[in-house]
Amino acid sequence: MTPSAEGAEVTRIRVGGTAGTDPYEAVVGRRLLGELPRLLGERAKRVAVIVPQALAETGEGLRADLAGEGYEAVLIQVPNAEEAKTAEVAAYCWRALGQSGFTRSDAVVGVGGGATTDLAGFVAATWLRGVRWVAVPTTVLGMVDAAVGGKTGINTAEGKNLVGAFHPPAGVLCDLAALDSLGVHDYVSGLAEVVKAGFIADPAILELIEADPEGARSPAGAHTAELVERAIRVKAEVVSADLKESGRREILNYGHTLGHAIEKNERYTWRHGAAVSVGMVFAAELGRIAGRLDDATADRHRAVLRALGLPVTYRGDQWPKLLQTMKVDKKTRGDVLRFIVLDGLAKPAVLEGPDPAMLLAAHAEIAAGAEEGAA
Ligand SMILES: NC(=O)c1ccc[n+]([C@@H]2O[C@H](COP(=O)([O-])OP(=O)(O)OC[C@H]3O[C@@H](n4cnc5c(N)ncnc54)[C@H](O)[C@@H]3O)[C@@H](O)[C@H]2O)c1
Ligand SMILES: O=C(O)C(=O)C[C@@H](O)[C@H](O)[C@H](O)COP(=O)(O)O
Ligand SMILES: [Zn+2]
Repeated sequence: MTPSAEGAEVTRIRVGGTAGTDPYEAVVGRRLLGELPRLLGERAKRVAVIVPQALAETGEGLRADLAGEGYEAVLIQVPNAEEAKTAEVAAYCWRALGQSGFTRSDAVVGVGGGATTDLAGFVAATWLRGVRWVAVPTTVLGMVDAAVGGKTGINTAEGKNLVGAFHPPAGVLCDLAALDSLGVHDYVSGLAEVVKAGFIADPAILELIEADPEGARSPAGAHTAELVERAIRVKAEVVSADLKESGRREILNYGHTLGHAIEKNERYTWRHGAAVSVGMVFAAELGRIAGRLDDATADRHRAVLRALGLPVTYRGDQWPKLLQTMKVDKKTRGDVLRFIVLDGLAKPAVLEGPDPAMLLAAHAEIAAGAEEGAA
């Protein structure tokens, strides 16, 4: 723990700094906004604060603070959740930057959940071919996953995150106080990525959740900071080793091949974490059917996700559409579908071109009891 700019105790997790990338910090704690000016860069004159409607007041407060410190600060309000991750909304942001005379030394600040920071990072990556940006995630998912690692992007009609860029932020400020206003549905959906970090790399996360699932469902839980920090450390280690996903980073896609297909199939009305929850159960079944994952670890997926209140099943009649969408997953090579599976707890690996019968059998396991599924 070290003190923040405002004197509060914070945890600083280093990200990047390998293979020629600039290192930055994910800072976890409270009262962190004093860190912002340092992260905006010495030459920044203009700052664009991108926020979703739900955080309009927070965004305006931040804009006014920055204006008080001498920046030309503009507020760019965007729709909530996935509705912000479109080419139209990105174009709206580009227009706002253009109209305020935004130059290469100016900076973008994305304040919000993963959808907002994905969009804000993408706008920063593309404006003048790349300007500085800072992520201020306000959801569990944003803190533990989306804001860290530099994957930015938007969706297209054909699927999830199909347009984007790797553009790491200058810093990530995770103020745990932001989580207090998050609805339980959004809070819990973010825990799916925390569970993912547990299965692919840090089983202590699973033990903390299993010991007190009810506590884990609330920001007031005894282990909130530890769960957030552990999951960030997993992500930081992986993206520091492989920023552009030439290998190891693919493990962060555990549960996402089916998860992204479900999100698209549900027209993005399911939260990302809820879809990834079902996707992880599917991936665990695939691993088990392929003879790679033991029964106990496969069963543990359903148990821990269910204990948190996350969905573990999906409508059985949708399989042909899901399969079609999975064919354009970013891990697919040519016609060969590729899945992240586990060879054991914390032993992620790639399963290339599974037999269609195997996929169907894994699907049957998540389709059973689909009437229980909910986003
Ligand atoms: N770039 C990456 O590496 C990465 C990693 C994981 C997920 N993602 C992306 O993140 C997105 C999901 O993010 P999410 O789960 O944070 O959802 P989200 O960004 O859609 O936020 C959920 C809802 O909560 C609102 N909200 C945000 N913070 C709030 C707060 N503190 N109080 C009250 N309301 C608040 C939002 O406006 C939205 O309506 C998906 O688009 C997913 O693809 C990206
Ligand atoms: O950071 C990564 O790499 C991930 O895969 C993390 C995922 O949780 C995240 O949802 C990511 O946006 C998925 O990336 P995509 O390349 O499959 O769109
Ligand atoms: Zn994800």
